[in-house]
Amino acid sequence: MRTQTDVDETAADPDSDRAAPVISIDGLTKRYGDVTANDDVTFDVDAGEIFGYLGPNGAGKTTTIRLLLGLIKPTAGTAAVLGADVRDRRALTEAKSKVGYLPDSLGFEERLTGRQVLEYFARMRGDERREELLELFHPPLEKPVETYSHGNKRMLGIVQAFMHDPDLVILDEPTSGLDPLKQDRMHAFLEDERDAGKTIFFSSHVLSEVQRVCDRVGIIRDGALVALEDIDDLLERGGKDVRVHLAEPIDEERFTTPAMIDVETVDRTARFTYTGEPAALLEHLVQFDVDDVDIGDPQLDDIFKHYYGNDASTGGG
Ligand SMILES: Nc1ncnc2c1ncn2[C@@H]1O[C@H](COP(=O)(O)OP(=O)(O)OP(=O)(O)O)[C@@H](O)[C@H]1O
Repeated sequence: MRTQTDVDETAADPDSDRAAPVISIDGLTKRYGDVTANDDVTFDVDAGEIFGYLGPNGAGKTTTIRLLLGLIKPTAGTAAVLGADVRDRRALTEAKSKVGYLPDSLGFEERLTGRQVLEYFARMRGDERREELLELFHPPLEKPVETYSHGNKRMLGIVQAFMHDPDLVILDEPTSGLDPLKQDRMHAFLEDERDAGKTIFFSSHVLSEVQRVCDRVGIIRDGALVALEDIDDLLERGGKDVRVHLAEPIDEERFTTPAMIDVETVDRTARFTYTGEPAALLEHLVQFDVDDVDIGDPQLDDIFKHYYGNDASTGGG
């Protein structure tokens, strides 16, 4: 069971000099012919945070990850991972011994059993946390990987990514294919790792999981970073999710104010995102015969729609 109090002290200590970012991305650009898969992307990921890299399919998330790991070369700009410039092959190779990576599709030789796959990675990088991880995530180790479900492949990949106890773990859509129970276990595990001082960079198109588990989020659209914020700030700026039930049918023209966006009314009920001051909303509502009001935090999905408009093709989890 994790608690809020056992946060890593080196990451939280205000007296220590600000630690160098674990990932530093500077003007990173990757073009494939006419497609700009990453377009002048710049941001840092700090030690001890869970950073969510969010965007719909094709936005450019995997491209950034592959650039960070030196699997492809930038067209322009650069990035550093644990201090190693991704263009410096030798430095990056050394840094990568402290990096775990869960790719979007696993490049395992599928005829091998799960155990043989883990043995292979153990010989390359070590496996001091293997048993501990297998208590949490249990792929059927004796079976060939080609017989695995998508979820079992993910679990094998997660064990592989963490078993050498890396400082930074880069996860490409880590929970896709996991059932809800295993997703929960994965989220709790990531939070524990963060609290123990690990840095987690994880890409997702599932807004609800980013909202639940990440400290900060970068939102990428068509290769460009369109937002970079603390989750809490993003939710706060997103206004409030409000439902109002009146005793009478709603006259939308009279009811709606400029601070209400995405207003939907059905008979006596209105739902909208409120971007103004709560006191002003209450003052406005006293003009009506109100049966019930429900004011809550907005879903990241709703905020996301403001970035993506009607093209938002992402799922809510
Ligand atoms: N090797 C490649 N050659 C040509 N185009 C590519 C290549 N790799 C990626 N792209 C294009 O770059 C863009 C970004 O792709 P990328 O895989 O980075 O997106 P993504 O956000 O990770 O999406 P997904 O979740 O679907 O993997 C897409 O338009 C994709 O078609």
